[in-house]
Amino acid sequence: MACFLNCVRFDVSKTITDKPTSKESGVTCYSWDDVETLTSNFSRLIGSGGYSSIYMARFSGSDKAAVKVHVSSHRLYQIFRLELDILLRLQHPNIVKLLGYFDDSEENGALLLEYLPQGNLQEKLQSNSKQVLLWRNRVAIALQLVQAIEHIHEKSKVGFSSMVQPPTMSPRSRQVRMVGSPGYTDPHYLKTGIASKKMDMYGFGVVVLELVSGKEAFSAERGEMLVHTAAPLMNEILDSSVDIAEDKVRRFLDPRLLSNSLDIDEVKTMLSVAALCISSKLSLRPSATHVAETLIKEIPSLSFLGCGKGV
Ligand SMILES: Nc1ncnc2c1ncn2[C@@H]1O[C@H](COP(=O)(O)OP(=O)(O)OP(=O)(O)O)[C@@H](O)[C@H]1O
Repeated sequence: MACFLNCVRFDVSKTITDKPTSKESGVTCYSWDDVETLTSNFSRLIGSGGYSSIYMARFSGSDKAAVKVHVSSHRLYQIFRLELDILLRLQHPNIVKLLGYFDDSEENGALLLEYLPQGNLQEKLQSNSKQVLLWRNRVAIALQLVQAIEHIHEKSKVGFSSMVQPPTMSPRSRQVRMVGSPGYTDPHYLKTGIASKKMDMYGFGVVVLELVSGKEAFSAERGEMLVHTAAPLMNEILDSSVDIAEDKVRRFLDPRLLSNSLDIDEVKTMLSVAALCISSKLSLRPSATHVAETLIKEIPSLSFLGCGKGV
C-alpha cells in the first residue's frame, strides 16, 4: 500500500543507478549523521510499517518531516531501493512528497517524506474517534486514491505496476519482492509472485470496503480479513442480475453513516466498484481510469470537489 501513497518532485527521466548528489532536482541525499540530527537521534517514533519505523524529523526552520527508516538488512534493502526508485519518479498532488533519502548502497536506507499531520485512514475511521468521517469525505478519499493510482499506472513510466518477475529470479529473491500489508495484498500476487496493475486495483478495492464499512482491512484482534467478511455481499453483487437489496447494503455500511440523507445508490456504486476490484477473475478488475470516471459520474456527493478537474 505504501507504494501508491508516496511521491516525489523529481525528473522522471532519472534513475537512481547513479546516486543524486545533494539537492539534485529537489531531492536531497543525506548522510546518516544528517538523519540522526534531523530526528534528534530518533527520539520520536510516529508510526511503524511492515519493514520500517517512521520518526518525526525537524529542519532548522522547524518544518516537520517524517523519516521512514527501513530495517537494516541486506535482504530487505531491495525493498527500500524499490520504494525509493518509485518515489523518485512520481509527482502527483495526491501522493506524499519525497524530500530526501539516505542510502548506504548495501543494507541501510531511509526516506525523508513530507509530514502528513492528519493521521492515517484507520485512525480517521476508528469507531472511537470523536468525529465521524463524513460520507462525502470518504468518497473523496476513494477518488483521490484512484486518481493517484491512475497517475502511477498511466502517466508516470514507473513500470512497477506491470512488472513481471523475471523467470531467472531465485525463489529467495522472489520472496524479497513479495511485499504487502495484511488484508490488502492480492491473493493472486501471493500465489504467483506476479505484480500487476490488477494487484493495485485489488488493494484499492479493499480500501473502498474500509471506507464503506468503517472496519479495518485486517483485524488482528479478531484475526479477520475484511475481504472475507465482505465476500458473501461481494459475490451477490457480482452474480446478481437484479438490484442488490438495500437492507444488505445497510447492514454492511458503517452504522455511524446510517441516516436518511445518505444516498444509498452511492453506497451501492462504491460496493460495486469494490466487488469488481477484488474479484478473483482478473479480467473483471477495472482500470484506475475507469473507476475514476465511474465515481465522478455516479456519485453526486463528489460535486463539492469540482470533479473532472482532478482533486
Ligand atoms: N509522511 C508521513 N507523515 C506522517 N506520518 C506518517 C508518514 N508516513 C508514515 N507515517 C505513519 O507511519 C505509519 C506507517 O507508515 P506506512 O503505512 O507508510 O508503512 P508501511 O507501508 O506499512 O511500511 P513498509 O513499507 O515498511 O511496509 C502510518 O500509518 C502513519 O501513521
